[in-house]
Amino acid sequence: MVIPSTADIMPGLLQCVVPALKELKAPKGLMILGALGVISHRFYFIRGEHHLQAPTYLKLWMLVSIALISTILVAETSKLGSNLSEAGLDAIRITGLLNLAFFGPLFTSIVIYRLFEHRLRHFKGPRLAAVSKFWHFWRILFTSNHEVLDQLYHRYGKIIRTGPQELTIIDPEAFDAIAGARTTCIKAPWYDMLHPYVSVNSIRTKEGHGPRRKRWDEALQLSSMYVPDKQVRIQHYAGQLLRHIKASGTNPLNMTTWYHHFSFDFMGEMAFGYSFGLTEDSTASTATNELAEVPTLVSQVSASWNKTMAWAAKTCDSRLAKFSGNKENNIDAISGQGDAFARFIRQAARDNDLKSLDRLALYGDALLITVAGSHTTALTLTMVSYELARKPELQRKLREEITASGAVRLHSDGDMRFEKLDIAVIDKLPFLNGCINEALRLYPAVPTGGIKQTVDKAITICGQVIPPDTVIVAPRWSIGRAESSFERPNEFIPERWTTESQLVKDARALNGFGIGKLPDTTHIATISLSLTALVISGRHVCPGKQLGLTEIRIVLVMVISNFSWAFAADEKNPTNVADKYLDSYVGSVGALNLIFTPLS
Ligand code: HEM
Repeated sequence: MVIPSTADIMPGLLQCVVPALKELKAPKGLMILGALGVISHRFYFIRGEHHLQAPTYLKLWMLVSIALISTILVAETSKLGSNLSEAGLDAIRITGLLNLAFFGPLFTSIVIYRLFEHRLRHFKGPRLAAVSKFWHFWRILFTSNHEVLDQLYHRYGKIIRTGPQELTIIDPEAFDAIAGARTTCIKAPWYDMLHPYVSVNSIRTKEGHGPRRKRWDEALQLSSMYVPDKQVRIQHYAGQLLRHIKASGTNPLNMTTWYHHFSFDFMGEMAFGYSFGLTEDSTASTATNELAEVPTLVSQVSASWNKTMAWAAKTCDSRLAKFSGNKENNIDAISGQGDAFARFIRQAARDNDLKSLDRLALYGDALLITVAGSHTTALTLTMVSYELARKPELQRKLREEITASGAVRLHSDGDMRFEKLDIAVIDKLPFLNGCINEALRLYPAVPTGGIKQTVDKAITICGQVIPPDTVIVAPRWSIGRAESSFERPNEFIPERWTTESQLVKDARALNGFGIGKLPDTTHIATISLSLTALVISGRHVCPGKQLGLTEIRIVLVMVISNFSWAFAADEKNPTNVADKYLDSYVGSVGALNLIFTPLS
């Protein structure tokens, strides 16, 4: 059989394509293209989700456009006496015209639908936000998302249309409605941000999330009865932190960084079986630890997304290789290790659960556990320390509470070692818990994230019917600072959770860990304890709540039992840490430079 060459095919092809193109660019052809644009919107794009296909659509569009330009170019240049640059311009002009004919009506149809026909059209909000999410994207290029949403709240009220299909609801009722144990909502497309990675947190369906979450709950061993086992290790890393603080003498120490060092080291050991060596003595050989760059990376996740994802993959591979004892990264060979990753993998392998062992999912979980388990704790520690630096009288009050409780006894030789650290008592210190609650309220670790959506059923929030298939954002930042929930909402007042309960109007607005069983709002004085005792019931509630709180409590108690702290006398910008708070799913903050004075 003789295969025809391109030169043989071309004339025939041109004979078909050229008349077709002529027809298309005639008024009738342009109208047909326009109608196709509208039809593609009304019957295809309007249904289901398309965000994951966006790169494919873009590639397809580029391919078709390039094919059009090339065909026209070939057709024009094959005419006798034609000029190449004129032919090129012609090709671009015709391709542009055809694009306009198709996309113009398509986008017009989208705009008309979203503004005048959409089920959310009656909700208030910026008009451009109703037309496209690009409006939001544009705004957060210049202002952090938590501030954008807060400004909208003060302008439009508590229910705002912030996207074509999205409502932002600034009311504590929203937490339970979208994430409580009985919610019908599922996770919104926002959770696909890790794509192509998945993590237990990013799985959007109840059926997909449940089994993996159960596996992780078992592997992390974080139910409260296991937490005491981890105290010794928390104390170990907190002890290393104290040594660095002591060594800093009269020099300021950036506690944003040091709290991250502490929490990453502890989390590294817990999740992967080895610490990152960040709090080790500077003389120790930590420089060789290639994973030690993690705090800088992860605290700027949004700025270095690809690098962070690559780091997660490397950490996961390194974990698998380290203990499998062979270069092939053989999952089956991983055994006998006491860290969460080893337990997870071993159990999944035993159950022959290949889905759980998918490498992209393990990479996603490596990132999740590292960020969720460390950054959150470090952020809360940083912000409690910041607020206590602003109000030294609160440091004294906290120290007095700890001393009076008898939960802590230091070695009499003046060293920073502890003879006693009674965590069961520390857990229940009201003022300590009040300080932590206030940091979680004012500087939530997840300020706006945790976005959910209604499914095929409408739900009611604040007396408003929220239609099916609506994305719902319930930003902790604004809800925790709303005047409808707290008196003097922007002030750090730990006593509102202890003796000054009149400063709390609606305790449901404190929701640092995702929704659990709601605290009993009629017994405000016990709320700081309720946070500790909260029964985990929401599907998406943080599994590390108890562990995170224990870390924060132990570190705070150990630091405050040994030092008082203040901003450096020449600190030009003491509010820097809070001013630089940035919403990048987890919140990140600026440097907190503190000077520590040992207690006599
Ligand atoms: C102060 C400390 C902490 C805070 C404020 C915090 C907060 C949160 C919040 C708000 C969520 C829900 C996110 C969402 O809705 O998508 C979450 C999820 C999660 N947290 Fe924490 N967290 C803390 C500590 C920890 C620790 C120590 C771990 C240790 C393993 C941890 C592991 C996780 C995991 C795995 C998830 C995802 C759960 C799921 O989607 O099923 N967190 N955390």
